[in-house]
Amino acid sequence: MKINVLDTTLRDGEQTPGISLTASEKLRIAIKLDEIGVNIIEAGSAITSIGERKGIKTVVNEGLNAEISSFARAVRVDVDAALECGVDSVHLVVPTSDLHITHKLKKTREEVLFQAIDAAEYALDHGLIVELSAEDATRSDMDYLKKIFSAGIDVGVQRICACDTVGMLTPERSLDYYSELVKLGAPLSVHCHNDFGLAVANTLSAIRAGATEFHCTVNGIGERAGNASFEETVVSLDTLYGDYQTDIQINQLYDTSKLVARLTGVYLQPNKAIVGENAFAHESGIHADGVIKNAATYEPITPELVGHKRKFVMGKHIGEHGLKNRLKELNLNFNQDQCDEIFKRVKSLGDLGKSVTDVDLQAIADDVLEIEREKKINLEEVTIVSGNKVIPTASVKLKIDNKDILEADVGVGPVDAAIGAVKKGIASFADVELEEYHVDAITGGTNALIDVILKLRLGDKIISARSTQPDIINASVEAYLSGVNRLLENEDD
Ligand SMILES: CC(=O)SCCNC(=O)CCNC(=O)[C@H](O)C(C)(C)COP(=O)(O)OP(=O)(O)OC[C@H]1O[C@@H](n2cnc3c(N)ncnc32)[C@H](O)[C@@H]1OP(=O)(O)O
Ligand SMILES: CC(=O)C(=O)O
Repeated sequence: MKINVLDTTLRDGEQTPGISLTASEKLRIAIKLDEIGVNIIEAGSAITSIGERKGIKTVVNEGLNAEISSFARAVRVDVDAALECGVDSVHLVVPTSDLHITHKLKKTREEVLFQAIDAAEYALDHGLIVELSAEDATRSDMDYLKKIFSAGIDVGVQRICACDTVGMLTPERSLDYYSELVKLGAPLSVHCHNDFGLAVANTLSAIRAGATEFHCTVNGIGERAGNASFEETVVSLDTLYGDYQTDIQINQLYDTSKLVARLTGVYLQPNKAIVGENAFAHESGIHADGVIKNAATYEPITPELVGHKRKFVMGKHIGEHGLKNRLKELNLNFNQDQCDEIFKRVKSLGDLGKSVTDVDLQAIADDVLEIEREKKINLEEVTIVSGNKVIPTASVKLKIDNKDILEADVGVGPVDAAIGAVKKGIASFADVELEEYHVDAITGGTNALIDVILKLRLGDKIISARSTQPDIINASVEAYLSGVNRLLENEDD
């Protein structure tokens, strides 16, 4: 059965406290959602602000394949704002629980019914597709809910949607609940929130009950605990349930997730299903061994299916098979004694409570294998000017293949400026991207040791590196350069 996807990253996702997307950021996300096959993009809530309307209009003017929708309350002024933006449809939302009707709207059921149908007819008369949506539907009286939906269907709304606004369903209740609404005979959508961590499970149950469209957000962002996650729902339908098809290009899900994380500033916990950094990462020896022999032992889907990558991580839990595999990936030749020594040292580092970066492993291996490496780039000097009245500025002197290189840059802060200056210094031969940057103060107080761990990319090679020093600038530059030097060594191999 064909299932349509309404992505509400740009509306409910943007309601995540602290997120506010500019028009160009909304457009970038909308283009990606369109490219990967989303059927309906809820681009925002037009009544919200001038900037919001600008964002929605920018998305509308792009002429995407997807239907572009705006959220609207059941009031004409919201429909007018949506019309001003030129959207194809409105997600017309009417609260249906007595709790919302009495305490929030301060109206009667009959008044809300009248208001909903008036707004629906108004939108339909102005040429909009209407998805009539019941807010707090799952805490509403079923007879009343059906009455509103039936009245909407009678005046011609194209779709109905029942929202589990505060995530009160269970998968079992969801099955029964949506089965009841399917009987109304109109295309039915499901919109689930994740207050109990059940949004995806409840969405899947609703689809099993006969809902033909689901609402979701990329990375599951949204109000409070968020919405049903786009990637988890789509991949579950594809892999766990055989009978449902979406138009989504699944191999673009990881890229889409990264884009949304970057533009919203809401980064994922590493163990997030499907798109988290650890979704296909293995440290434990037993798992790494299994995966090397046959990846299906510990991976339910391949990382490639969703455009992700497998990685083996070094640390306290490694086993010999995983270590040997990683050393071979680094093109290192070793005998059993040397492998045992590297193994011992990695475990000791892990026992000190440390994660072991790629650069740490290479440094241990070089020491054990007595490999002398000449660093291509050496830091001679770094100077920072920063304060409350100056633009943070950095100059660096690098020795690259015995030639002195001087560069300077400005940044949003001193670390940004220093890394910018180093990047400029190496730009002619290495286009290195800083993929991740984490900083921790190891001890309390302003004299704490600063631990910088970062991840760098050169082409399709990714490396993690760290430096621990009292000074955040020196730690950042040293970690950056140690990673770059290692990436360049591997280039030469
Ligand atoms: C479950 C959801 O996600 S609902 C979507 C939530 N999204 C948003 O709130 C979008 C951003 N919101 C905004 O920009 C503003 O709240 C606006 C522009 C919508 C309204 O702002 P204001 O006029 O200042 O009202 P305020 O937000 O304080 O209160 C909401 C009003 O809308 C009414 N209302 C709420 N939902 C609905 C609805 N679905 N249909 C009709 N009226 C509604 C409330 O009863 C209240 O009306 P009142 O002023 O007569 O008491
Ligand atoms: C409409 C909506 O976002 C909700 O009820 O959760």
